[in-house]
Amino acid sequence: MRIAINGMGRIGRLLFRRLVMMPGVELVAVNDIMELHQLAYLLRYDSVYGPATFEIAVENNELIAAGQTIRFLHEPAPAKLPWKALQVDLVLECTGKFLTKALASQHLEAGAGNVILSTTGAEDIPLRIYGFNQHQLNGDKHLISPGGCMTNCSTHLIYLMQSIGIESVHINVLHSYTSRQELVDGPHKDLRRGRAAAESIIPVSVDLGQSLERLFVLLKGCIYTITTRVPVANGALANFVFQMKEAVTAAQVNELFKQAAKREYKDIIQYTEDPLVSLDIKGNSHSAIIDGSLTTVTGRTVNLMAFFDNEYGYTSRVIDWVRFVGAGKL
Ligand SMILES: NC(=O)c1ccc[n+]([C@@H]2O[C@H](COP(=O)([O-])OP(=O)(O)OC[C@H]3O[C@@H](n4cnc5c(N)ncnc54)[C@H](O)[C@@H]3O)[C@@H](O)[C@H]2O)c1
Repeated sequence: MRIAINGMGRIGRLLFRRLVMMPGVELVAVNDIMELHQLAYLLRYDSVYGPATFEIAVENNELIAAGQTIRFLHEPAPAKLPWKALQVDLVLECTGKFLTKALASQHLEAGAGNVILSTTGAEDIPLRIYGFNQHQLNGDKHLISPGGCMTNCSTHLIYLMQSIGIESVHINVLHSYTSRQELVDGPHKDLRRGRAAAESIIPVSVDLGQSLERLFVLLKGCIYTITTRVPVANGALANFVFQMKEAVTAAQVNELFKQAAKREYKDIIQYTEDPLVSLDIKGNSHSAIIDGSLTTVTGRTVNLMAFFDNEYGYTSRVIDWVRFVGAGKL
């Protein structure tokens, strides 16, 4: 399968590192508004995951990595990208900029076979969470959103808790800072995102609640979300407070996740009672690592905690999608 990545930031570069090593994948081209020498440097050295395990060279406006030659494009407008000439089967849209159907479809108009975003995107793009509803494809099946990292962490947990009976859920995701915040104080339309990211605990609003309500229509008006950005470069810990229809025990809740992690969700959910901290889950491919030692219950209120690597865990689901498309299932 011939793949191109648009947007070589945190997510795009991690996908690059992983896809060049993946059998059956030909990484044909990458596109970014940064310069090629900057991209080559950022691919070689990564402050979270360390240096690349293979050489990355630049020759004739191309990247040479792990035995593959990858064309570098420097084009801000997706409509002008040469996807037709390069016979691209799948574009991974990782800029975070082209999030409506009209904007993301420009890749299809430029000749790409399929487009997968790296976040939720607008409501006119179907939202499909791997391992939950990836088979429910209708309409625009060549353009899909696989959700964001927080949506992927939350979906399976809510689904499983729904099997016992939920009235409502409050979610607070403690999340590492991202490029959508400032490093030192500066102006930002979301004022708190303009405050020095490594200096404060910073509550920000995100579209997690709306995304989850699209997936769980029966819980509309019953899902409340916030994310709190914390001064680490990677990693997240989601705190779910479920109001259940009936009283449950912590042991009952933990057993539900222990079994799910062993069986149908084994690649997506992990269950542990080890005393983890966020650094311990760096490079973990699961979307949710339930820490059963932190599960507490008071009457009908359940407090559940799940770690995830917002970059590695998330790109693992995008790679599941790459395999899904490669198998001709999209
Ligand atoms: N970082 C995370 O933890 C994470 C996890 C899951 C999903 N996401 C989502 O993935 C998307 C990207 O996030 P990120 O953290 O990698 O961001 P980033 O800022 O690190 O990367 C974005 C990249 O896109 C490039 N870019 C911007 N405009 C462009 C254009 N017109 N054409 C080509 N390239 C362009 C930038 O130069 C940059 O390299 C966002 O929608 C984000 O919400 C991020």
